[in-house]
Amino acid sequence: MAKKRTKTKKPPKQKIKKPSFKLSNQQKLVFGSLLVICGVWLCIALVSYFFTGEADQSVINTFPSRTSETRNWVSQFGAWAGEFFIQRGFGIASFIYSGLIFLSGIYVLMNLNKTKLRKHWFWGILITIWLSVLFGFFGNKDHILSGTIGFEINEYLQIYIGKIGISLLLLFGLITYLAIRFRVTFESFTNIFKSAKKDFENEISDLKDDLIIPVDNNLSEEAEAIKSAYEIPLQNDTPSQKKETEVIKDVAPLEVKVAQEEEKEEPNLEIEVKEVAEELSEKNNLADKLVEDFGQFDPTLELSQYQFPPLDLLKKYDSESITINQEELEENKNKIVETLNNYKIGIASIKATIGPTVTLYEIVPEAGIRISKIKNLEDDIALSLSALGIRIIAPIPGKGTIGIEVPNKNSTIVSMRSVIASKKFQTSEMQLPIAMGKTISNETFVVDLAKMPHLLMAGATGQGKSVGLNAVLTSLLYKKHPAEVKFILVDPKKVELTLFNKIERHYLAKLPDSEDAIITDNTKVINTLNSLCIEMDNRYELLKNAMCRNIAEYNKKFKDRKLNPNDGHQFLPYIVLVVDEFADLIMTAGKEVETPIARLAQLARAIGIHLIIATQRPSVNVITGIIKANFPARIAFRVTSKIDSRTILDGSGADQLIGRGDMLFTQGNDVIRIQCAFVDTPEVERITDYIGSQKAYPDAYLLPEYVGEESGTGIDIDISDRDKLFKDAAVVIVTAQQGSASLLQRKLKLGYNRAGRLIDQLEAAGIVGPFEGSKARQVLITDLAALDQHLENEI
Ligand SMILES: Nc1ncnc2c1ncn2[C@@H]1O[C@H](COP(=O)(O)OP(=O)(O)OP(=O)(O)O)[C@@H](O)[C@H]1O
Repeated sequence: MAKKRTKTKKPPKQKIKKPSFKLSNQQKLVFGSLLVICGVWLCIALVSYFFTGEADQSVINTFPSRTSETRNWVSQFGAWAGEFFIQRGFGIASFIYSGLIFLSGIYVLMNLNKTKLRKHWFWGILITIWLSVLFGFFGNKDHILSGTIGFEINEYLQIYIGKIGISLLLLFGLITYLAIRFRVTFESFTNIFKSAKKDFENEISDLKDDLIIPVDNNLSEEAEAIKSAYEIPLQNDTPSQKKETEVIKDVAPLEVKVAQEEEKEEPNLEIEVKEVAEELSEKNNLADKLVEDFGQFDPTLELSQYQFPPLDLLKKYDSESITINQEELEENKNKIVETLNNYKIGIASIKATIGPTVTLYEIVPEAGIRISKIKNLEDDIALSLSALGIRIIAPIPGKGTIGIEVPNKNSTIVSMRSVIASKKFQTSEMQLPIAMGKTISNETFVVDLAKMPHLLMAGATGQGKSVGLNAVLTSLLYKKHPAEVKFILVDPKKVELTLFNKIERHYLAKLPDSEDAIITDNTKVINTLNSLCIEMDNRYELLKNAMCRNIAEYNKKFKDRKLNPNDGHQFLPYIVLVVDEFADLIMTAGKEVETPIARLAQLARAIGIHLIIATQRPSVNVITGIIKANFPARIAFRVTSKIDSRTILDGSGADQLIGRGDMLFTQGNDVIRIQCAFVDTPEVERITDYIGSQKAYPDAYLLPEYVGEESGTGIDIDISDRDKLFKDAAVVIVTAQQGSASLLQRKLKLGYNRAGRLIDQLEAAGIVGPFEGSKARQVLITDLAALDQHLENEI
């Protein structure tokens, strides 16, 4: 029996959080002052080198030596630093380095923004090179101005582009620097030129004025014209008034000057336009500046020390690698060929792909064989192979073959550890990646929950649903920071998800007044679902105000500091609602649960709320049409009947599975067979313990308050206690003939709580009817006249 072991992939390194070099305040003081001192020391050494460098030349070669004496003001090290930076380095431009070191010290001491410092260093280094090349260009033999580097670069460039080339290159460097660093544009050049021209002309005209006073003939043509205009009334003047005229004559050129100036104001107009443009971009600039100063907003900052659970917490199984049983393969192949031959179906070729629990035999039938014929023989083939769980895929989508899946005699466990460690999962860029298990070709199957966008899971008892749910949750725990995702767990069986209680303050969301984050009581589920609907509405409002289409865009904008937290904006974590035993919930709460679930399923995809619903009984009264329509992604573990399989998958197949995590996954079109990753309770316990022992948020993520049905009636009956906006609210509701709190929120610009209270008061006053689930309340008053009458009668 030839046994061959397939290669097991080396688990890639566990994703470790980047080490953060955060210094304590004391360390900052020490490190910062060290840098400041180094900067000053280097500056002294460099200055001294200009006076003592030549004398110290002989000592530099013996450095470091106790016996040698140097004249540098900061001794041997100073002499060496001078030689290194000035002579062998960048020449006089090396002073920039001492400045940069000094500046770095100041930045560390004053805890200033490091991105700016990085910029200073970047530009500092470039300027040093540019200056040393510039000095090298003008050349000096002892390299004291350009340093060896500047000199050598010059020498090198001269060979290839010559002196003219270097000077043009230097000019280009200068222009680039001015353009990027000081945002100088071509217009600013022309503006400078224009204003210089204007000044020059002003000077000239001033000069002219000086000349005009004594000599009238020097006036320009325009000035002449204006001057003559002034002269018209003066033409008939008597000689006695001549003196006055002369005074006016003197004033006339001044008038001309003003007129000339007004004409030349035009360039100033351009400048005004520019100012407007700058103002418009100010808002974006503010966001850019904030990002520049403080960096992008980091949602994980509050739990910046949070460590993701290491891989070691997950169990390694011995029987993980697939073994190929040649005998079994041969036997199955013969049986398939034989059975098909019995029905006169010839086979052109057959190929086997061995998966963890199932082997796929891909058959290419001979030409002229009808596919439906093979499909109809499913049961006969299963019988002759005497195996449970045979599934026939005719044809395999995308391939011209027919697939027959036959369970392996010895199945291998797909450990959670192997799928989490897979490169596919570790490097996935998905928003909510889930490592579900391994496909038939032994590839790790990773899907994005955010794309699904909701998941329906069904399977008979004991077939692997709870393990599947745990696999989903574990995947997210290994990939998402507590700031990025929150779970709402509904567990009517009370035992399946209790372990997640330990991570309540890290990963769970709950209603403000509830004690336990994991919901086991069906009445609380209704409140939570309705509260989630409010959260959805609130999130849509935020997205609308931020002009974003989905949560990813919104969060990106928020991280880029383009949204103001003072306007209610905040980083939105994904919310994953997990409901185990959905059938139980539907049986006890019916429509009250179905309606908010359907609403969430229809609308919540864009705002990052995703639902995972698991049920033992996938019958049509549990998975209704509305729910089915909104849950395109489905997972079917083994079910007991073909009808159940049809309900969950819209086709048969789930009844043919072998159980123990063998599942079918569909996202609308293809059905993929997967062996679900196995994660045992002790593993989940280790993970939750690990996370739970770390620093947490003060409380679980709080969902919006939901004013339930029971709290609606009988409150605020006292007329004097009514809200100031009671009358306005009544008018809004009666005019619109729609008793909803969200209408009041919109029309009167109120928060949800106040709108809810107003609705309660309107109910108590008999203006709107009682709470009707997610439907708007009935309005009991038909028009405004009747409302006035109603309110008058109250008093
Ligand atoms: N992926 C898997 N790989 C191997 N074994 C599995 C896998 N999934 C489930 N099993 C086996 O099946 C058993 C039952 O699984 P699980 O508890 O998930 O069933 P269930 O569908 O949730 O049942 P119930 O609905 O009664 O809670 C597990 O204890 C385990 O031994």
